[in-house]
Amino acid sequence: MPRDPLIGIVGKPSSGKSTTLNSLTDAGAKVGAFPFTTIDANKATGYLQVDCACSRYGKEEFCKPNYGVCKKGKRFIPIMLLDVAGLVPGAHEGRGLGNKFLDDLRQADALIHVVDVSGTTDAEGKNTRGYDPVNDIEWLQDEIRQWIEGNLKKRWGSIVRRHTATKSSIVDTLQTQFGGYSSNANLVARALKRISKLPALESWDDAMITEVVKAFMEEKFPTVLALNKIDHPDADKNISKIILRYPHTKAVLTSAITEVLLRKLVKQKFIRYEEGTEFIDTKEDLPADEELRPMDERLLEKVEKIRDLVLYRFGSTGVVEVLKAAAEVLELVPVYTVRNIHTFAGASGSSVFRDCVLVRRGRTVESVARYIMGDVTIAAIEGVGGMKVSEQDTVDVGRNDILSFRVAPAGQR
Ligand SMILES: Nc1nc2c(ncn2[C@@H]2O[C@H](COP(=O)(O)OP(=O)(O)OP(=O)(O)O)[C@@H](O)[C@H]2O)c(=O)[nH]1
Repeated sequence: MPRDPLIGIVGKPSSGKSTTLNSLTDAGAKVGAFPFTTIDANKATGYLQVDCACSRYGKEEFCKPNYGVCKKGKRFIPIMLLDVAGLVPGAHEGRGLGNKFLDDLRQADALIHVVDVSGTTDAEGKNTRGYDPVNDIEWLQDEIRQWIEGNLKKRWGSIVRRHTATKSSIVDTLQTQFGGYSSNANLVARALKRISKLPALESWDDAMITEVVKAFMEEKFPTVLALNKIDHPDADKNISKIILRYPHTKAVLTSAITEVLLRKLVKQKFIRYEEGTEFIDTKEDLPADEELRPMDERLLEKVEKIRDLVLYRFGSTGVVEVLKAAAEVLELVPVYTVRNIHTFAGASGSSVFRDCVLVRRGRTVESVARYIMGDVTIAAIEGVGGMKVSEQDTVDVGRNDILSFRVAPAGQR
């Protein structure tokens, strides 16, 4: 059964993790109850922005999610975020919060690596000038790799003996070792497929183990780079450098501090701002708006600067995009479950598309049902138009993403 996806926010001290997390989890701007059963101190709820199914059917005004919100067809779906603080070079040997950080990381399904592209903080987060942030991408990946590799090598002798004695497959043997990172046999198999001509496990040398661990990391911790502090004058050259160096890694340009400031100004009623866009309106832009308050000269100047330095140059603060990018690397698809497949209403009332879950593209409809309802027997599944959907059909955006399940009465299970 799939579990709730979890996105870890990692990065060196002072790269802007907390600021990014604050801007993603700003519950003040969102309403709606809390969907997750347990939440630890280091977890927070972020909101993933998607085009809601209600906008496909012109039902925006009736859309009332049970969790999160929907504003004019833009839905904010709750998603769990994990704050992974305390990572410094040498963490795998116990430096900083070291192993605590790495243990937290086990549960994450994808990572957002917040990189300070202003070059004003060194590897440990101390103030400096001209630091090359490419280093941060390298050492962070290296720390994770050495941690996993260290755990594996400690037991390598007995792993090989057991593998030979039990005549296990490589996938089974590795899954036994990687189970602690909340992986599964499919994930391990996908990782091993990345390696051409995989030799028998008994003959793996150190270099081969490193290659396997790297392949495992690509599957287990797909990573999005949040190139943060783009508002800083030194950011441009570092951004180009990173993008040239890592052309295949998803990178999003962010100014987390700008997003936090904009949301504060919204709360104080100084501006109207549509999250994820370049648009802000002030009292000067909308004189007829009675709720908006006028700003003094200093604040107006600040808003102008934000427009010029961030919004007009980059199109947005990037914060909404970074979460979308993380959901994309995980191939998450919003699936809506409704009671009435013709009106899309729930059990009571006229509101539509009340329930929505995020699941990986390509999952079967049956596994989605189990994820939502647990171990029940399903009598029938309907898709849009009342079409019968098979349990083995898979979900994707626009395909089997609106479903109605009929559960068999207890006596028929
Ligand atoms: N210029 C600029 N500064 C930023 C931005 N985001 C964060 N900062 C500043 O960077 C400093 C560190 O930000 P934090 O969010 O506390 O960084 P952190 O990674 O959580 O740091 P630790 O708690 O030490 O791990 C603070 O002074 C922030 O105001 C940004 O987008 N632009």
